[in-house]
Amino acid sequence: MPVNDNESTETRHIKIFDTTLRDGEQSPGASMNLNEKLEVAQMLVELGVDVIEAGFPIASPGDFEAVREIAQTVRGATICGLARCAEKDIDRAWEALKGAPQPRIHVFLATSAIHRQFKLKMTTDEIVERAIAGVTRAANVCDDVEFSPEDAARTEPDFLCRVVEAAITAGATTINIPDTVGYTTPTEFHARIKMLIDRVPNIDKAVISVHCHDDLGMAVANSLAGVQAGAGQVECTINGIGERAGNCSLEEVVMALRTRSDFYKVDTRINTQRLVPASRLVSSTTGMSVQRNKAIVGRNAFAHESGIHQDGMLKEPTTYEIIRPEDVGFAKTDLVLGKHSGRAALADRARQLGFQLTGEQLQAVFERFKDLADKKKEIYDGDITALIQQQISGNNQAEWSLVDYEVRNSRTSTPTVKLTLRRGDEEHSAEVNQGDGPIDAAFWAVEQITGMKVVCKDFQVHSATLGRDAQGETTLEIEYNGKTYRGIGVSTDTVEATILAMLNAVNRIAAETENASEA
Ligand SMILES: CC(=O)SCCNC(=O)CCNC(=O)[C@H](O)C(C)(C)COP(=O)(O)OP(=O)(O)OC[C@H]1O[C@@H](n2cnc3c(N)ncnc32)[C@H](O)[C@@H]1OP(=O)(O)O
Ligand SMILES: CC(C)C(=O)C(=O)O
Ligand SMILES: [Mg+2]
Repeated sequence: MPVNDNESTETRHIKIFDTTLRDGEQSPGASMNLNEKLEVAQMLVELGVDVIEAGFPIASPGDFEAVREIAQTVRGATICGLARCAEKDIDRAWEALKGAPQPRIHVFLATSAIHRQFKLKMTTDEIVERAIAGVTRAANVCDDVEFSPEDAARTEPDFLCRVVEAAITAGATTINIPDTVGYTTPTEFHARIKMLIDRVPNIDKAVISVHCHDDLGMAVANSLAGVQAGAGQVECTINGIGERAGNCSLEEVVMALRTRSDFYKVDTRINTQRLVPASRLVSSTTGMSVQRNKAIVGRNAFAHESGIHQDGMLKEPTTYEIIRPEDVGFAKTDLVLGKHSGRAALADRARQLGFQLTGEQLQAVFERFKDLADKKKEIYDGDITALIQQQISGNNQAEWSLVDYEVRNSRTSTPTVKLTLRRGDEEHSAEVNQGDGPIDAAFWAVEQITGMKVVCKDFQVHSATLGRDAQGETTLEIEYNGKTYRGIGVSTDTVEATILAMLNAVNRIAAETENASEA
């Protein structure tokens, strides 16, 4: 690999294509509801991404609705929908996207020998024909068409050049080169992008994009190698979430390009001060926590523990910091609000944390904030994030809500939970005397009232902040009728947090059942 292909002194612009809402959502357990997707999409606009891949419209009515709603309401970025090389997929994607000021249809078809032989059962000629047909159909309705030869990194070079040339001739304006299974290496991927630039005669009619997965931990390095070779778009996700080991992490690739702009000589439109809020929003929305030592956005990313480092930092921060924490959005202080704060301060803090609340949401969060302020002296970012997250994850439209509960428990007796829930105007109560502890008993009580028998697949309680009076944040995954649902609940009492998390998940099931019966 040459030291740097870009001998020009001009700065090239790299488009950031965010696929948190599509490939990111393919992370097991990371499904988001409509409100959550809208919230993330708004944040992505604020962050300054060029393209938002909002979903895969044919996949489900929920995916279709999310892409449609984002296309109708979110402004300031290209809105993209994914489609297989199939007429019904492309038509459905367009149905969801039309009306957006800058729509993009993203058509994909696998090209590698393994995928051709075992998955698609198609010959090379059939693949080329199908790619041309798909891109042509998309280009007939939409000016902006992206084509991805899936598993391009493992596709025979001659065949890859042939498919790419055909797709551009058919009307593709972006050619995305995916390393679908995270198999390539930086040197190899650089050579592959360079090969396409050198060999495909009409390549200058399209923007080359890279889409790298992290199976060998090289997604960011491979994407950077692609940029170095001439790619003009990087596909990535917040916190690197995505199928299996995930995708190229947006915050890492953006900060690498920016911090080493002396080397890459490129820029992006990203407002880097929104990176930490975006990371927190996606983490709390998907329930996928960020490891402490994660580059750029992890809690320890700018923590200096050892004496020699601290000494250096005190003398001159650049001795040990290549990025200023405030440049990626770490707040200087974590202590924020108290019982005398008003709505304006809360809304402002919410915005800094990455949430754009509607008036109704702000009011609901404010009421819970005041309740919390009566219980807790100091309210931290973690508390506010937890309250907001619970609000936007659907509890505002809850079918079931908590009225009251009472717990009796001791080391020697079976726990008892008396629970009252509200559904519409009616209250429903149950008293159970079973389970391994009060949390288990609370599960039984919710099941008894709602009539939903679920299997708990994952259950975690985190402290939202520090201190004895910290709120407990319960996140859980339950299985119902073969599908997994996520729930989040927050309270200074972990039994209450568990009941709220359970109701959050139950309400997702109820909303989905309602949507399915309406469709
Ligand atoms: C690399 C990626 O990330 S690709 C995106 C992956 N994302 C997802 O799959 C999430 C959403 N997917 C879904 O909801 C479903 O798979 C659906 C709705 C798209 C399709 O569901 P089903 O019709 O039941 O098909 P199923 O998922 O079992 O199999 C996929 C079919 O699509 C075909 N296919 C796969 N990719 C493509 C493509 N790019 N173009 C055309 N056909 C394709 C497969 O060969 C298979 O066809 P077959 O049933 O004739 O063998
Ligand atoms: C749909 C394509 C671009 C994809 O996600 C992949 O190949 O990883
Ligand atoms: Mg992918």
